[in-house]
Amino acid sequence: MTPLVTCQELARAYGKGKNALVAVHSVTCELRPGQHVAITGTSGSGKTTLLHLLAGLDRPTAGRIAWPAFGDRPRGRVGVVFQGPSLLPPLDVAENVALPLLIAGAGEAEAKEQALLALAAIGLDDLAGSLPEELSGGQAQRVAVARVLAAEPRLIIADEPTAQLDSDSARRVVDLLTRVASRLDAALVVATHDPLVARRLPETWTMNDGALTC
Ligand SMILES: Nc1ncnc2c1ncn2[C@@H]1O[C@H](COP(=O)(O)OP(=O)(O)OP(=O)(O)O)[C@@H](O)[C@H]1O
Repeated sequence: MTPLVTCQELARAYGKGKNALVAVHSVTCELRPGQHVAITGTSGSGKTTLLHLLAGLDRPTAGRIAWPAFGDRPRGRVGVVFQGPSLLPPLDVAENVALPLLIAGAGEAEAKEQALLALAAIGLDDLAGSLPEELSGGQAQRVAVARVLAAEPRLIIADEPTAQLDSDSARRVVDLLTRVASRLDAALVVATHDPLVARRLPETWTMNDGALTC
């Protein structure tokens, strides 16, 4: 099975010379379709930096990263769920879910239809006409997962997607992420401080001072 991402001795430093801060170093890992991983580690251990590298949103300062299943860059094949609010306030839920499809070049009707299908697939179609301000934190994060589902990525990266949620909403968001990843046969990586969230995923990797233990 072709890996989706491979990393060899990956490093990312911020700044240069003696003021450089090495946020990630010596990371060698790979992710395959269907693999579901939690990344844990203390604050500042490098989780967000590593997720941005895996998503192709940032470039390493040393080492190698490749997306063998996607060609040179993973653009359009990676779905990202961020911590906290990420929906655009003036757009309703369906428009928020459709937006990345429109940006990717889909026609308006096609994007809307795909957005409604994604919302229906995860039981959120009753929220389609709601504005983000009308949603609970948990509902908003589930809509963010619907937005990822609509774009059908092969790699799903979630950076502390449950940080501001109560434990019941957190469980629903993580279960939805794993369901969506399974449906797409995508790899799923979830950075979390919450041991209950990590326990819902079959594999846990740990970041410690920028180094990764798989
Ligand atoms: N843009 C930046 N410029 C300089 N230093 C940065 C930058 N981004 C992150 N860092 C530093 O890199 C280190 C790793 O940060 P990172 O955000 O990756 O950790 P984290 O494990 O995700 O933390 P948290 O759990 O608090 O979100 C920290 O020391 C942080 O201060």
